[in-house]
Amino acid sequence: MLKFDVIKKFKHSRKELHFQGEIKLSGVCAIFGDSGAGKTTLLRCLLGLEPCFGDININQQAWLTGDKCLVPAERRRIGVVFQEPRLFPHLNVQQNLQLAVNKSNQSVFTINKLAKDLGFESLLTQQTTQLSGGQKQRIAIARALLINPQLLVMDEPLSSLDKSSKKKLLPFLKKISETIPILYVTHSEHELFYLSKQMILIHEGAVEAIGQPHQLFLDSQLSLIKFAQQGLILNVQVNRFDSQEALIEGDVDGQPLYVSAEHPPLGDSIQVKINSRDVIVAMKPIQESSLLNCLLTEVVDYREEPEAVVLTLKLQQQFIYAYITLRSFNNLNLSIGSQVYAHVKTMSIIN
Ligand SMILES: Nc1ncnc2c1ncn2[C@@H]1O[C@H](COP(=O)(O)OP(=O)(O)OP(=O)(O)O)[C@@H](O)[C@H]1O
Repeated sequence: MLKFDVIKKFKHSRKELHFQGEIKLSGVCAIFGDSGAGKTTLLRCLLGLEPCFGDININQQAWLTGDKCLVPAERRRIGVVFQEPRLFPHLNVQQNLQLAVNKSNQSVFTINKLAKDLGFESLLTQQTTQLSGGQKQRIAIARALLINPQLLVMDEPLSSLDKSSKKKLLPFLKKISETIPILYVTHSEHELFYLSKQMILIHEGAVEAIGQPHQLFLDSQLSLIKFAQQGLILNVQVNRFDSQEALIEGDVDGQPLYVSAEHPPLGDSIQVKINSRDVIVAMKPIQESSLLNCLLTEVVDYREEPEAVVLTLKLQQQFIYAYITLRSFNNLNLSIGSQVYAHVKTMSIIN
C-alpha cells in the first residue's frame, strides 16, 4: 500500500496543493488530470524531490512525517522515467546503464537481458547523442529498472514518441507492472485504459478520486465527466478475423460487434473506443442500412446540456455514451430504464 497525505506550498506563491490518498501497489496506477492539476508535483513529493509537509507511507514504512524526511530520495528505491530521457551525453549507452547497475545491489535485471527485451542490443556502444527519441526512452526505461526499484514512477514517458515506439513499449510496461508497481502520469486515455486498473484523478491541486478507470469515467460527479462523455472504451472478445473483409468479428457483453481492422488482432480481446457522437439511438433496429453494429442497451442515466443530451447506455456490464439532440431525446420519449438500440457508426481500436 502507498498512503500519502501531503501539503505542498511553493515559495513566492500562495498556491497550496494538498494530496491525500491510498492506493494498492499492484500493476499500473495511472495519474490523470488536467494540465496544471498537480500530477507532477504529487510525483515529485512522493519521490522526495520536493520539500513538503505531511505523511508518506509505503508498505508500512514511513518516508515522511510532518516536515521530517525519514527516507531520503536516493534510498526510496524508485525507478524514474520522465518525458525527457535525461541520459548522460558524454557516455555511451552501456556506460549510462552501468551507472545504474553500480547504484543497485542485486538487480533482477541485467543490461543484456533488457537490451534484448527492449530491442537496443545493437546500440550499446553508441553515444546517446546519436539516438532517436524512442531509442533514448528505451534506454531510460532500462536504466530505471536496473536500480532494482520497488516502484517505478513514470511521468508521461511515451508522450513524445511515435506510434510504433509506443506500440512496442506499452506491452513491455504492462508486463513489467506484473512484478513492479508503476505510478504512471499520462494525458492519453488510450495508455490509461490499456495499462491501468487503478487511477488517481487529480483536480485543482488535490486528489479528486481514486478508483478503476471505467468507474471514474462514468461518475457524473467528477470533473472528468465532460471529457469522459466524449466517448468510452469497451472490451471486446475476438471470435474471428475476416481477412477478406478486414473485419474483426467480436463479442461485447454477449452481443456481436464488428470492427474494421487492417491486421488480425494480436490477442483474443481488443479495446475499442466509441465516441458518443458516433452512436445513433433508435427504438427499433435500423433495417437495410450500411450500419454493421446494433447493440441493445438500457438508458441508465442522462445528462442534459444546453441543446443536447448525453445518454449513459448499459450493455450487460459495460457502458457507452450517446450524444443526441434534445429534440431526439424528447421525440423518442426517453427516460431511465428505456430499452434502446445503439447503432455505432465507427469506432477505433486502441490496442
Ligand atoms: N515552482 C513552482 N512555483 C509556483 N507554482 C508552481 C511551481 N511548480 C508548479 N507550480 C504550480 O503547481 C500546479 C501544479 O503543477 P504540476 O506541474 O504539478 O501540474 P501537472 O498536472 O503535472 O501539469 P501538466 O499536465 O501540464 O504537466 C500548477 O498550477 C503550477 O503552476
